[in-house]
Amino acid sequence: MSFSDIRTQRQIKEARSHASHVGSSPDLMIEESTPALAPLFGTLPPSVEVRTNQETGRGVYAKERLTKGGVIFGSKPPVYVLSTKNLEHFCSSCIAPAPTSGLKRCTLCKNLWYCNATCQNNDWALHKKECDAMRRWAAGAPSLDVAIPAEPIRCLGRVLWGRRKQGLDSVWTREIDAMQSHRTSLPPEATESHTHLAHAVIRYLGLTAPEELVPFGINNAAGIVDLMSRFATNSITLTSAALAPLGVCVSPSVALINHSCEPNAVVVFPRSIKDHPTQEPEAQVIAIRDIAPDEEIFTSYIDTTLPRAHRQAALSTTYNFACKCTLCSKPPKPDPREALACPKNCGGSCPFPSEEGPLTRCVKCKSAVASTDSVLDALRIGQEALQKATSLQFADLPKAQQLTTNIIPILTSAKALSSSHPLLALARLHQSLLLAAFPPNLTQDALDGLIRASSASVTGLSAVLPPGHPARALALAELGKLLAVDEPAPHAAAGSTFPPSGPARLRLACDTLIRARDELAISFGERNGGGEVGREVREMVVRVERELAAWGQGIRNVIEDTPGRAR
Ligand SMILES: C[S@@+](CC[C@H](N)C(=O)[O-])C[C@H]1O[C@@H](n2cnc3c(N)ncnc32)[C@H](O)[C@@H]1O
Repeated sequence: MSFSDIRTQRQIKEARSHASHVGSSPDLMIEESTPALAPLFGTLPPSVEVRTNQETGRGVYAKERLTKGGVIFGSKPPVYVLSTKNLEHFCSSCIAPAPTSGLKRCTLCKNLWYCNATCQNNDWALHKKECDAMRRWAAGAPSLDVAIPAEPIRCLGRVLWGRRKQGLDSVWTREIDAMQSHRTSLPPEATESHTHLAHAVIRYLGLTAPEELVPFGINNAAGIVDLMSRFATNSITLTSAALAPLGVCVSPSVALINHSCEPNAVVVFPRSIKDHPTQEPEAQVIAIRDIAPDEEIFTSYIDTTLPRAHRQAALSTTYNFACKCTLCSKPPKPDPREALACPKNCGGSCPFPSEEGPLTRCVKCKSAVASTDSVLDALRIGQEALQKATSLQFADLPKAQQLTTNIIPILTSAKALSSSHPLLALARLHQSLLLAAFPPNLTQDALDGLIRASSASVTGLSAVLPPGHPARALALAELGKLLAVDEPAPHAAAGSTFPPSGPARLRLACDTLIRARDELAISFGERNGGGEVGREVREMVVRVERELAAWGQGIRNVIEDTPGRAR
């Protein structure tokens, strides 16, 4: 298997910025007869129902047993937009990546691209108004880099045109209006950012004053703040089948689901509707463990590999609530997100020290950590480096890589667990930076380094995420694929070296890919065969098993051909 076979999130992101179709494709003319808007709401199946409780508002509950890996429900979001940097690289209608033959561009605004005229026609009902608005916006833009409005503005534009088109009494509008708003309890910063966004949306729609929003069913200032707050609280990231963020969408049925830091379900876009691409992008809610009747279905709104304080801050800022899930109210002691390995290596771990409580001991053998000051320093420097490297990752890749390369050993020598924060986040970033900077002429050292980085991410993620969590399943798939790459210069077997070489490496690749295949089938749905990535991994398993069989046969042949071999 060659390195070019490896498709990872990072590469997909990179591929987007190097796609060659732009400019080489013919522009699309709009056909006059356009179909009416398709029915937009995914109806909930009889296996679940909406119930309301005082503390969390509406939520979705299982009415019958739902099995792990089962698709609880799926629906095409009524409103979705690509982020600006993805517009040229994905179809704005079905969100498929550009084929090798290229995408075709809207001749009028020249901003949106489609697979073909069918996709363009399917999008026209919403793009028609958007097309005018985008041209008007570009004409008034002070510079080229702001000639296309940011995705929240475009998404809200589509919500408002959709309301008018579907009717203010339609199910479409009523479902959007029923989504949770936090208007009455917004912190001042949120009110300020909502006000800015509202002004931009009004300008984008070609209106001169908020009063002109009345035909869109927004009758006063409270209505505008409600709309912005609903968008902030309920919009979700539109992702690729490999979880690469592509844009933003609003799906009132998915938005009914409440949050837990220990979710029993996930929202993914597995891209499994091969026969009906017009139904893509489909958001699917998938059970990642068995769910009993009457149990509430929870997804996670945030990265649950983060420690409690970070999760609580993110949930409070964006979603306006304090999470009381089991992980938040009764965290494990110690939490692997915030722990060091035992100083005596007994196999136990110690909670991170803090400024207020610098003394920490191994929970198993009670050995005390001696130099807690240096641990606190390492954690502080690690957090700063993570922020800096994250912000530099696209603008200055070598600098970002230098930061992760220097900081990870400091945290490891402070004995931070691979699942702890910020080490796990740095390891994941480091892996993606290495991949982005991969030399065209693959060396054994570079490949082995990347495999070690990928393995560190898998170890960390496996300690904090349950089997079948999409982030964990995708990390396993990446590791398996890297292990399956042909070695440029295999080294002689040397006991405990990682990664191994030769057949041992291939065997490890096979085992890892099989684990990935099984976990992907949970996270991206069994009936979807684990989605696009699952399909790719299944094909790889077959190829690696074939290669392993060929190795075995080769060895048998050598043995049989050896002169003097005992019969
Ligand atoms: C996407 S909506 C979920 C559906 C919402 N409960 C409703 O009634 O429409 C997100 C909002 O639901 C509430 N919520 C979600 N999960 C919660 C939780 N675990 N605890 C308390 N409130 C929660 C918060 O108000 C949050 O801003």
